[in-house]
Amino acid sequence: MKVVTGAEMKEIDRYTIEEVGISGLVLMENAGREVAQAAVELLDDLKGSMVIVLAGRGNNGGDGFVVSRLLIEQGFEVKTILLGKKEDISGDAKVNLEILGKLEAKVWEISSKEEVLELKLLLDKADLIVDALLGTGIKGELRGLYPEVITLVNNSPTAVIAVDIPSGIEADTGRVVDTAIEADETITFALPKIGNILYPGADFVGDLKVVDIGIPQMVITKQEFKIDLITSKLVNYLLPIRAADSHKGSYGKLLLVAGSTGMTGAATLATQASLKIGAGLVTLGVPRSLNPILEIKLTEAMTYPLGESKEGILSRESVIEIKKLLNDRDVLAIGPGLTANDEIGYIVNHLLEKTDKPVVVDADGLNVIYDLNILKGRTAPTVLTPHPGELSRLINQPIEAIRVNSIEIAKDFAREYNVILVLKGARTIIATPQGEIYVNSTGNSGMATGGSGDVLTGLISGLLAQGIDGRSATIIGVYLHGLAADLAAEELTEYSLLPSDIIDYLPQALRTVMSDE
Ligand SMILES: NC(=O)C1=CN([C@@H]2O[C@H](COP(=O)(O)OP(=O)(O)OC[C@H]3O[C@@H](n4cnc5c(N)ncnc54)[C@H](O)[C@@H]3O)[C@@H](O)[C@H]2O)[C@@H](O)CC1
Ligand SMILES: [K+]
Repeated sequence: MKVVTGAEMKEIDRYTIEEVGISGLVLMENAGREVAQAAVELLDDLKGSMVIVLAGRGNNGGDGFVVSRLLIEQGFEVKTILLGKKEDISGDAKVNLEILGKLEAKVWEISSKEEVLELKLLLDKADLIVDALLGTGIKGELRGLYPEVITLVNNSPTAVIAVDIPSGIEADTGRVVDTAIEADETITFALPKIGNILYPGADFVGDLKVVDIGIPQMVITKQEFKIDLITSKLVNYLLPIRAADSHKGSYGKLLLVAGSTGMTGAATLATQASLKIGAGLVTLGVPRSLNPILEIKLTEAMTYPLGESKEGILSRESVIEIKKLLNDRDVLAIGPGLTANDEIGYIVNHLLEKTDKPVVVDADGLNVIYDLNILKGRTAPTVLTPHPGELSRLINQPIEAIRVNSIEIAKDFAREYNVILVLKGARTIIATPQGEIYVNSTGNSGMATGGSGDVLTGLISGLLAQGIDGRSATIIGVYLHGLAADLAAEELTEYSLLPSDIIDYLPQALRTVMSDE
């Protein structure tokens, strides 16, 4: 499913209205009807319930006026509050405001702090608040009385439905401009906005419902949006069918280079995950002195003892053995638990330059890439899986800049360096060299435990080993990683979720996806 910026949505609306000829009033009516219906459901159709519609001065407010009218018609007690003056309203919103007037439905104007304070009692007493203050048209810091009203709504115990996007969230980024409405439910029109999906915005949205307001499918497919939300259906579509007459050679050979003293767990988790996702043959290359431990920890994988500089850390010379092993392997994954020093740096950079096979680089592997330019000339896919801290080191920019502008930064990086970037976070973002962006929709806070990333590396490299292309392997890997964690957390809670549980719940995640056609 596509995810759009405010500007992209505006263009869809414009095209529908101007080029197709469906009037803005029709779209507004449909939008209002969907919200009104959600309100009725939330109120259990209890006629006489009191609903406060908070309307802003733009078209989001216009949707609110439609909601008011439709709820009044259905027998609810509705109070419509306009944050501003009636004479400030124009266009389709004005038409709907005037309709309310003709139907003798009162609209209260609020334009002073005193009036805002009077609102408190009403908000607390109501059964539902409809937030139609600000939609995709929000620009810059909140002005006027918006911060006060939003705070009042958030301090009231009354349930809130947000129209299109909770007011105060920047539609293009998910940034909370100042403060934002904490909604119980958000009804968004035609397509989710980025601000509904990315954090911190996503925290304010509550249950997100994407509803049809009559924008023709053709208008949506015509647009060249670059951002997709990863859904179960997409993953189902990308997952290849396993042939009945296959053998272990059909599912590829993976070489994982991971682990050092104190970090055999990272190597174990990555290896187990790659096997559990279906890689045919997995070899784990580890510092020699750790080999006996990993022989015990791992049953299905082969292990290979590599040269060490000191006990439990790979030596620069081990790169020769790694290259030999790689001759007979399809994919290399390198990084988990390696420790970051010059010798590891030599190995990682040398392999990135000299190997023409798909490579996944994670963790310490990322911390030792000295010159990103070596990635530009690689012919096979390169997948980098940093969290914001690792990306910040790679591109020499503050973490905060990455958090605020994650999509643009990921997109530029993937294009410039010819990599598939997996920027890990509460909403993991995948950026491809072609400029596509995929935003993940699964996962939970229980994954914020050391070792989760190692599992992801194993999943992505295990999928690549099976011959799945780089873009699909990362999409499938990222989604299943989060979904397995979600399923695990349902039983184990987010507190007790361990990375190894993600591996244990992978079959359930796969089954869930495979049954969603
Ligand atoms: N024809 C269309 O374009 C449709 C639009 N729809 C609705 O219209 C919304 C977009 O409408 P608009 O583009 O009019 O924009 P909004 O209604 O989201 O906001 C614009 C209004 O908010 C004020 N404002 C903006 N930033 C502010 C800030 N930081 N502090 C205080 N006030 C601020 C502006 O002065 C303006 O009055 C969508 O979210 C959706 O709800 C739907 O009705 C469907 C059709
Ligand atoms: K809103």
